[in-house]
Amino acid sequence: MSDGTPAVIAKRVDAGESADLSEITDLAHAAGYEVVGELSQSREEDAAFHFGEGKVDELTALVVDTGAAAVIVDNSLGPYQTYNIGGKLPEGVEVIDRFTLILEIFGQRANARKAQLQVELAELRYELPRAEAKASLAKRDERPGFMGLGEYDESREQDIKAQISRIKNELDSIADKEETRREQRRESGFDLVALAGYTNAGKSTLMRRLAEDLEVGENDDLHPDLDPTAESEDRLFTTLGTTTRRAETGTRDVLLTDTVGFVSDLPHWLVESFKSTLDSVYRADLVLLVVDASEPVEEMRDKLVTCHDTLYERNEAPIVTVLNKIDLVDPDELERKTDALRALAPNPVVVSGLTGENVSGLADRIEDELPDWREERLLLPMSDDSMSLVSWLYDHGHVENEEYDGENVLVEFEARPAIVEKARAKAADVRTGGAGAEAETDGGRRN
Ligand SMILES: Nc1nc2c(ncn2[C@@H]2O[C@H](COP(=O)(O)OP(=O)(O)OP(=O)(O)O)[C@@H](O)[C@H]2O)c(=O)[nH]1
Ligand SMILES: [Mg+2]
Repeated sequence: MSDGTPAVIAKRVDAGESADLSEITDLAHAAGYEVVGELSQSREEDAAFHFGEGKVDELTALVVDTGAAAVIVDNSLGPYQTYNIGGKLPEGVEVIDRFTLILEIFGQRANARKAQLQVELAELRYELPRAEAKASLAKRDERPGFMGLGEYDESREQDIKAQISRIKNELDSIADKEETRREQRRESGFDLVALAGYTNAGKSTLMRRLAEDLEVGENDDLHPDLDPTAESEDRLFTTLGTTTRRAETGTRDVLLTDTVGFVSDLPHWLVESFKSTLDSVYRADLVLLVVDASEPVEEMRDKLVTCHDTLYERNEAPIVTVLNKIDLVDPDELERKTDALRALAPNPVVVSGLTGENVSGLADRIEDELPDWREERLLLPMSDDSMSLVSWLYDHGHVENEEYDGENVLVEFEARPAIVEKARAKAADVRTGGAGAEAETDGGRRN
């Protein structure tokens, strides 16, 4: 992006390492900045300035030279470090660290109420220790007007804490509603499949491709909350909220959810703020972990590790790794990469969301990996109640056979175990409701 706010990017890595500025450059573009200069330093962290003080002088000169309005630091800065660096820069030049930058992007993309609350929560969690630092400075009366935020207000910390708990409550109640909705969807016979992965891996592109190949949208009116669009763009964090679409993989009805991308080095409180968004991944029946296979293998490895770390704590679903963008990789190279990553990504599916190559293979794999349905047969008396149970079975599972002999109907179907249990209970009700009617159940045993 050009014509954005001019910014200088800066990064410190430990002594002996070399700084890679590519991701922070992409993040800066995503937030609408134009990068007009860059600087890096390999040394241990300085308590006062984060960088060495001489490096900050160099940074100041670069800012003056380029007319930058902001300095974006690809590290986590403490409140005092932010203040000290800011003190050296020309008046009005903003100091932004990696997390404030990511929050800025999220803030710009947050349209839905939930996303807005999540961003607000993360901002408050970021601000809290800074307000505390400001309070302790003000008490010592050392630096009036610390960080240009005006006079210290006794109640600010309490205020932040109260807001944090109010927002958490609201987010919790949204999360409860979403959990209820997931359960309703499961009860209607849907399998929930989530697309997860590093930002820009191609999740949204695959979502559209799978949905298209799998004839989405026939029954949109059943689920009015389904969103028809999932944007793709070569930009980090294109997707912020979650988007769910319907797909069919043969016998199974799948609801695919596209979600926010992962990024490395996020502090715990930031991930925590987005936890209900990630719940659609953690609570899925299957997770497709999308990886950009066109990147160097070391980068793929780092990003996979970040994804596994993010998933590790709470994920309950089996994971299938999907190596995407194979249109950009020649077959030998792809084989080498697959071999090198075998420990982290066993038995991956290789696809191109862009060209559609092997998307049908991915659909087959989804069908294979979803938790098994059970086969069941019910013998029901001919009655209105039985007929409505049969149509319920069509809605919630896959009916394979239906036979009538005048008095009874034999229905053979497959469904998730919870649905089979419900069907048995309903059959029992039909039996007690009808005169001496019998409901035969014989589990998965069939001849
Ligand atoms: N060459 C190639 N490009 C792809 C492929 N899949 C996606 N892309 C491109 O990669 C970029 C990112 O794709 P998205 O689908 O937006 O990625 P995402 O994972 O949803 O990204 P975020 O929502 O930002 O986390 C876009 O420019 C896509 O056109 C692919 O198979 N091949
Ligand atoms: Mg996306």
